[in-house]
Amino acid sequence: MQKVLVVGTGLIGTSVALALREKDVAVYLSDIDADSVRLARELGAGQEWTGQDVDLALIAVPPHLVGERLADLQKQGVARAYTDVASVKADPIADAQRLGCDLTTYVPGHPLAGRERSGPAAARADLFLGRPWALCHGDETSADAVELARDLVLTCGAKAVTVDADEHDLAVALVSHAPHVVSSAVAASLQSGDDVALGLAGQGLRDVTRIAAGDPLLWRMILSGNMQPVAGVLERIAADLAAAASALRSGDLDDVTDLLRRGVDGHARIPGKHSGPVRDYVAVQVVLQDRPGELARLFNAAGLADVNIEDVRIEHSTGLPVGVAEMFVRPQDTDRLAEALRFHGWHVPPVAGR
Ligand SMILES: NC(=O)c1ccc[n+]([C@@H]2O[C@H](COP(=O)([O-])OP(=O)(O)OC[C@H]3O[C@@H](n4cnc5c(N)ncnc54)[C@H](O)[C@@H]3O)[C@@H](O)[C@H]2O)c1
Ligand SMILES: O=C(O)C(=O)C[C@]1(C(=O)O)C=C[C@@H](O)C=C1
Repeated sequence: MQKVLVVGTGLIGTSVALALREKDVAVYLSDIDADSVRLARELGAGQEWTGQDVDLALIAVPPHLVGERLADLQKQGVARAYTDVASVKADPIADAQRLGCDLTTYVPGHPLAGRERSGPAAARADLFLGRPWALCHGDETSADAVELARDLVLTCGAKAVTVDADEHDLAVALVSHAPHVVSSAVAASLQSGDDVALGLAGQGLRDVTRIAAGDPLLWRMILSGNMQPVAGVLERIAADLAAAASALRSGDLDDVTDLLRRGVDGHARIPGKHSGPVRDYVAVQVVLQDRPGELARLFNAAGLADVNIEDVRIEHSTGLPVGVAEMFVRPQDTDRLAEALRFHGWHVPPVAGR
């Protein structure tokens, strides 16, 4: 795989492009939105596509547009093989069949990695590291096409998982789509919260609602391609919640305790928590005073220590005079950064896992 075309340079397309560029694959970029291509190009994700032939074309557009993009690209004979990243799989495959696409060169795909933000500015080269990436090809798919798609997945640092398309859609209803709706329901309940309540929000609420910030229009398109399976999971969750509410009303806490215990068991079944980090970077935490110039001072100290900050996250509870900045750096830079920051007077807790 030497040349790849990315169609749709949003969050996922640009993240794939950046990961491929890190491995010196030639990447061509295309999108109906010229600004999106320009930004992706400026981020170093590749060059604008002007009709070059490629080994593999990756279609990273909303699910209901995958079929028509595939038909169009195949008509132009752009690539040896084609894959996509849509969050549902049965519908795009059915669309491809209906539009008369050549299924021998199409490998339907779905990386189980993403963010609650859209567009190329949110893209990250390390988004797919250690993540599962579903490939849902049928018997008709050629070995060459499958090999190219697997090569793409491995080059992005992800793990290819071959799964039937219907089985995939049932699975992601449980592990991705219903959880998204539940997160939205929790976040929606905050609309009626007053400032006192929201001022007391801690990390737990942020963990449960992070994905609720995702683009509602994209999620509408995802859910519309997986309605019955998602409805089934939501009905089971709703029954648990209704039982918990009535147990709380009656003061009999056994049902609630049972739900909490089943929650601990279910949480323990999520793989990956114990199998090492999925990101390359280590987080160095610093307690920050909430005052002007503090972040500039912090970044300056990192710069003086010759440490590149790959990413940064700032957590602070409203109304409190301190916050925590988490700086993500390469593992080999961790000790140097922590030492430099302590030298400049910051409190730096021991770095996790070191
Ligand atoms: N967001 C996630 O966390 C996530 C994770 C895995 C897979 N996906 C899937 O990836 C796909 C893209 O999602 P995203 O989050 O990158 O969205 P995004 O909105 O960031 O990017 C989509 C891009 O597609 C472009 N586009 C739309 N119609 C087009 C067309 N006809 N031709 C060319 N480009 C077109 C848009 O201009 C936009 O730049 C979706 O199918 C989604 O289901 C998303
Ligand atoms: O982590 C996130 O922000 C995501 O939304 C990622 C997530 C997921 O549910 O895991 C969401 C939808 C995609 O189809 C794949 C991955």
